[in-house]
Amino acid sequence: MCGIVGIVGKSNVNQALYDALTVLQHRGQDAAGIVTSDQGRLFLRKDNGLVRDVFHQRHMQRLIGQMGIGHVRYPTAGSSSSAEAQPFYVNSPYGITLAHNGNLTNVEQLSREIYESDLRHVNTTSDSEVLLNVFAHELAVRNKLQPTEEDVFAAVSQVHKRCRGGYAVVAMITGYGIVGFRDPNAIRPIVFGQRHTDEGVEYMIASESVALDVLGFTLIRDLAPGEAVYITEDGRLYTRQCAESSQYSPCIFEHVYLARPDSLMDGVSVYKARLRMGEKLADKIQRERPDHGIDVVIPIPDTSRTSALELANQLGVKFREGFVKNRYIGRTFIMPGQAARKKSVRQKLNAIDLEFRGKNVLLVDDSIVRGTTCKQIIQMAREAGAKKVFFCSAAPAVRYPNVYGIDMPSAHELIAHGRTTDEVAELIGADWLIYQDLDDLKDAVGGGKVKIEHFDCAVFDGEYVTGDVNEQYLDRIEQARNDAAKSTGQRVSAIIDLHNN
Ligand SMILES: O=P(O)(O)OC[C@H]1O[C@H](OP(=O)(O)OP(=O)(O)O)[C@H](O)[C@@H]1O
Ligand SMILES: NC(=O)CC[C@H](N)C(=O)O
Ligand SMILES: [Mg+2]
Repeated sequence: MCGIVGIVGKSNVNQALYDALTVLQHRGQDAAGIVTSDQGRLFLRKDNGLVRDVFHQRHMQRLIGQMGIGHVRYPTAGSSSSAEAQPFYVNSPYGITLAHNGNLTNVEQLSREIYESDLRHVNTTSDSEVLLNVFAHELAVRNKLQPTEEDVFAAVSQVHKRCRGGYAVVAMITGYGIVGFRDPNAIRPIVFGQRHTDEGVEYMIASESVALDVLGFTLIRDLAPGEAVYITEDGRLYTRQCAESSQYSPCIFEHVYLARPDSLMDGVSVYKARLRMGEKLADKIQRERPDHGIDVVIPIPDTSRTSALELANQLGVKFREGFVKNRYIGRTFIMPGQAARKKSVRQKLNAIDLEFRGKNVLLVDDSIVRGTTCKQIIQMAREAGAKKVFFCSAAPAVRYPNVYGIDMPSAHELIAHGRTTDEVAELIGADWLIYQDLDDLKDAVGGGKVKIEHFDCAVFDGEYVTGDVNEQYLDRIEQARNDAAKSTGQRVSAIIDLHNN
């Protein structure tokens, strides 16, 4: 779940891209990049680090041009080398740069095809560079000196035929325009919007609507599954359905954890979806533990706040902020490596003893994945003097790996994999534990004003919407990407790219 953005503006877009990336920072903390285009030339800056660390004044001054794209990265394929920061670049045809959120599931086959049939070289282990080369090849075979929207859409259609997995993409064709497209299952999110200026209309494509809001753009809509939007450098906008068949199956985990609550995703307010998660969870507590004896409901900041608040309201129990979050520590779940994640929980959260002393507390989190957070938090609650510590998760048990752009490649690293709820409760040290039911989660997200029938819920039910993920594939990515493999096997890929200092 990286963050992507593309802007076709009427004046330099560097600052707007930077600002949009800071708003999307919660989607990726490992690397950031921006590329702009001015009179047929490209200007790039990308590196490992947070947005504020990657771009200094000298970089910003060099990023000139009225259109550009940007990326914040949370690696889910390849390595975390700075060579795999995005956007990626190929010089032919036209000079194309691309930023990708998601993960391809047939990258090995594509890599072979790219070299053996398309005669293209890929220099990193990133699936996004492969995706860029597929798109570039399909545009090149149109053999046009000046590509039209028809050529761009035809190339996207071919990408849909060749690529499997989850992908929301922005790509810039130097001198021509920016295209955004979404995989035929709409697994990863992407929206577009516009802003009126004295010089004319400007367009933005972004992972989440919150980036549009903050920069004064109004949301036009989400891209449909398989759809593409193409905005020419001079500001003409075209959209086209590029997939032969498509099914709306957005990733439900976006609503649980990944997205910001102030985003509208596929027409659904993430905030409202989280409130409904809290409501449903309260109903389940009342059903299963009618004599719960809870004195106080305490959220684990940040993401669970919204659902915990509504849960407390619905239960009629006091809601208290028992943990204070250090605002200078980022999200722990998306940090690379278990050691960093574990250390950060303690640095990030501290208990206010008086909210715990002598009380039966219900701790609420949005999800339990590896169990890193809840284990430590429960211990902190006990050290602060809690009588009993109950635990609730606004999402069901995470039991299966994610292969579409969330870095959960290894089932064995998931605390609930192969365990019952009671076993997990014991392992994390809770007096009891309640998980949300999957049907309730689906209803919380897809049962509001805007109805969504189908979701990618693979991490909860093991059903992979692209239909190409089997045991063998899961075994392979587990071997390649478990925490131990990542810490020993980092291949350093050299950067062959645009000037980047
Ligand atoms: O079981 P785990 O493997 O610990 O993962 C789940 C936890 O990680 C996330 O928090 P994170 O600190 O990333 O971000 P937040 O501040 O947005 O809640 C999530 O909100 C849970 O608290
Ligand atoms: N989280 C993502 O969307 C990652 C994009 C891409 N697969 C990468 O690893 O860079
Ligand atoms: Mg959290």
